[in-house]
Amino acid sequence: MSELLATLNQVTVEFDDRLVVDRVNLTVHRGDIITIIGPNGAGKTTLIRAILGLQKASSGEVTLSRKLMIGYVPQQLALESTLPLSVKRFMMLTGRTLPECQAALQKTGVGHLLDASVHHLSGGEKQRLLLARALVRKPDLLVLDEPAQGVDINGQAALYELIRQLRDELNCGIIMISHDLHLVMAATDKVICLNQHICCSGHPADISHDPAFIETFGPRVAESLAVYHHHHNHRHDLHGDVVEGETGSSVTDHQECSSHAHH
Ligand SMILES: Nc1ncnc2c1ncn2[C@@H]1O[C@H](COP(=O)(O)OP(=O)(O)OP(=O)(O)O)[C@@H](O)[C@H]1O
Repeated sequence: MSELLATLNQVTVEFDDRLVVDRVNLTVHRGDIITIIGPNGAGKTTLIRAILGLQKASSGEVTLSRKLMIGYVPQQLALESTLPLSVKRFMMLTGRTLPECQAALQKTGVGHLLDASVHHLSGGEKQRLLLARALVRKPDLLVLDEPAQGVDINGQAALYELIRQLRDELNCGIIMISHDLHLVMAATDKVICLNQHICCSGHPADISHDPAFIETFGPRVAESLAVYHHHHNHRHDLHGDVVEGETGSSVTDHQECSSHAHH
C-alpha cells in the first residue's frame, strides 16, 4: 500500500447547530485520485476546507502526514480587477524562482502566457494557471475544488487528463470536488458521494448501481452513468475471445442513510 497522506476520522462540522459534515471517514494515499460528488450544499467544500485546515472540525480528527505539502486549487481566481497583474508576477508571488514558475506553467500548458495579464485569460487558461500555482509547491497532496468550472466540455476532458498526468508525474495524491459526473467517472479511481455524510463510495463504475447514489442523484443520472460505464458480464482472453463465467464485481462501501432524507 502506498504512503498514507491524510486520514479523516469521524470528521463533523456544524454551523450554528446545523450539521453540514457528518462523521466522515476517509483516507488518502499517494497516487489516489478521489473525487467528491454530491448535491449543492452537501458539505463538499466544507469538507475539503477541513482537510486544508481552513475549517475547524466540530468533532473528529483530520490527521495529515508529517511535512505534508498541499497544493490547493480554489473554485475560481478571485482578484482585484483594477490591479494590473501578469501571469509571471502572479506566479512569482509564490516565492518560487522564475525557472520553477516557468516549468509549472509549461506542465499545465500555459507556458506561452507568461507575460499575459491574468485578467485577460480565458476560463480554461485561468484554471490551468491556478493548477500551475498549486504545482509549483511540488505538493504531496493536490486539493481541487471544481477545477473545471467555466471550462467548455472539450477543455474539461483535457483538464481531467492533465490532472491524471500530473498525478503520475508527481506521484501525489489528489482529492477533488466535481459536478461533471461523466468526466469524473472517466477520470477517477474512487468516488465519494457526500450528502452531509458519505452515502456511498467506491469505484465509479460501481457506485452508479448503489441505491444511495440513485436516491441522491435520481435514476436518470444513475442510468446514464451505468450505460456509460456498462458492466461486462464476461471478460476476454488474450485473443479477444469471450471467457464465460466471469462477472464484474461490485465493491461499493455503502453506509445506511437513515440520518436524513435525500433530495
Ligand atoms: N462559514 C459558514 N458559516 C455558516 N454556514 C456555512 C459556512 N460555510 C458553509 N456553510 C453552509 O454549509 C452548507 C454546505 O456548504 P458547502 O459550501 O460545503 O457545500 P457544497 O457541497 O460545496 O455546495 P456547492 O456544490 O453548492 O458548492 C451550505 O448550506 C452553506 O451555506
